[in-house]
Amino acid sequence: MELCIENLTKQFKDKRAVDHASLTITPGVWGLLGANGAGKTTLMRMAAGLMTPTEGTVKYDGVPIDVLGKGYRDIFGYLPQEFGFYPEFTVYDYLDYVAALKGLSRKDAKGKIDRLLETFSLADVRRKKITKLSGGMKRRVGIAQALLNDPEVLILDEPTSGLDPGERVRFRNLLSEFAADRIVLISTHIVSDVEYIASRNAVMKEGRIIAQGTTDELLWEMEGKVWSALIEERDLHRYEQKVRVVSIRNEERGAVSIRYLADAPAVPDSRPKEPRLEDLYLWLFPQEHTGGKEGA
Ligand SMILES: Nc1ncnc2c1ncn2[C@@H]1O[C@H](COP(=O)(O)OP(=O)(O)OP(=O)(O)O)[C@@H](O)[C@H]1O
Repeated sequence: MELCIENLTKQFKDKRAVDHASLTITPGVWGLLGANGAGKTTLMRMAAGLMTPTEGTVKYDGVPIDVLGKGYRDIFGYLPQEFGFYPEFTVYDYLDYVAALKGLSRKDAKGKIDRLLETFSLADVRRKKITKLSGGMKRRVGIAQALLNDPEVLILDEPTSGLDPGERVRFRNLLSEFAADRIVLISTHIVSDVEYIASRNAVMKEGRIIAQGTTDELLWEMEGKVWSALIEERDLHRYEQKVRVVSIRNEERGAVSIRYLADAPAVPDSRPKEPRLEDLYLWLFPQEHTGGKEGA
């Protein structure tokens, strides 16, 4: 089982959203990381067969997906980033409708919907109109509809946005189980989600895949670049000009402990830290860097 993205390019008038991207996606969860506008959604839409590439092909087990046609649609599930619901549908009716579109028999649909409602803690709201649900619940309905046909290839664009921490953990566990013998590609801005779920990752920047590998392989690149140090709060601004501070924690007596990224220690008494995927992300996408007040 293999989804092969070969030299994929999408040109929108004067904007090249995806630029000769190649990636071979094998069973397991793959995280697709990248800043806003990196081209993730465009790549995913082409991989889902919903957008025609300007150049390049997507092949499933060696066969181009446009040749597979309906055969491909039958084995994939897709959760778009902007998920449009039919406002008048209840949760159950909506899932029933999608099941019919996906060609499930009524009997199979009922069993499957009941199981998914349980899995995503939606059983209590099955008769509620989707418009009346919270953002996190809507997201869960979106994920449930993508799973209705038990897809071999599951493509999820920002599935965890709007989920609370408990939902996020349940979702991760479910996905890890589900992905044992399937292909799952997820894009997310929540780097820690990818770190926990994904067995492999691909990083996109300006339409290109600039790195790929297991989390450990990617983190190799950050070895020797992540440091922590204790500084006086009044020196913080000065250091922020010098190094990329990724988190700050207030300590006692006007001291702050900082975690920062640099090729070599740049603050006295710095200690090396174990790199995390978020460090790599902030290294590759410095414009995303917030210097958030979290554990240093
Ligand atoms: N239909 C379109 N017409 C013109 N430009 C587009 C179109 N769709 C996307 N783009 C541009 O292509 C680039 C990549 O967009 P895309 O939505 O794929 O990025 P993304 O990585 O998914 O970003 P985000 O995380 O913000 O969703 C952006 O600069 C976007 O403005």
